[in-house]
Amino acid sequence: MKILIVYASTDGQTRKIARFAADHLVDRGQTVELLPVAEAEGVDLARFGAVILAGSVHMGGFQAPLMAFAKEAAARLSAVPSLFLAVSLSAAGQDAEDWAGLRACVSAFQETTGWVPGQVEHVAGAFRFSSYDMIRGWAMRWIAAQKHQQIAPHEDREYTDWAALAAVLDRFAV
Ligand SMILES: Cc1cc2nc3c(=O)[nH]c(=O)nc-3n(C[C@H](O)[C@H](O)[C@H](O)COP(=O)(O)O)c2cc1C
Repeated sequence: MKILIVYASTDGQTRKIARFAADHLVDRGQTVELLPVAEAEGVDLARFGAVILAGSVHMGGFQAPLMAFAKEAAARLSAVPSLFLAVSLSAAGQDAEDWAGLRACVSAFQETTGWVPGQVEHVAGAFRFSSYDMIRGWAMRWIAAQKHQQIAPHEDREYTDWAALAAVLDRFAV
């Protein structure tokens, strides 16, 4: 089966997750095409037997280019097995309100694009202070403090559970 992975990443963690997914699936004998969403326009979706989209939550929403791609391709995406990897920091915790927010983000994504993924997986992302400008760094340190996370000023902190992600991919690409 040939699998298309399209991703949007603002600070790099979703790119790392998408690359991990591609490598993992290739190691298990799948054929994979990995595209950043900026390069996915016009891709012939009929060539693929399954599709994975990955995007990250920023200020309560997913990247606009990923939404545009999903909207444009919604009919074809809905016709094959599909997986949406929704990357966020809320998914790293157990806060019920945060999780309700995540579910609302995914619902809004589905309503706006018209694509209903066969499977949605919430994946914990990362603090990437090395990628943030001053204002984003300040904002993220404030969020870390609100969540009682001890973060050194310029230290990146990854919450992604790679083994759990591998298990999701194994179940998806059987
Ligand atoms: C400016 C900004 C806003 C964010 N907003 C949210 C949010 O609303 N909810 C959430 O769970 N995570 C939020 N995050 C955390 C990101 O989803 C997380 O850092 C993720 O790993 C980013 O993926 P990326 O590196 O691929 O962009 C935010 C991060 C930044 C930098």
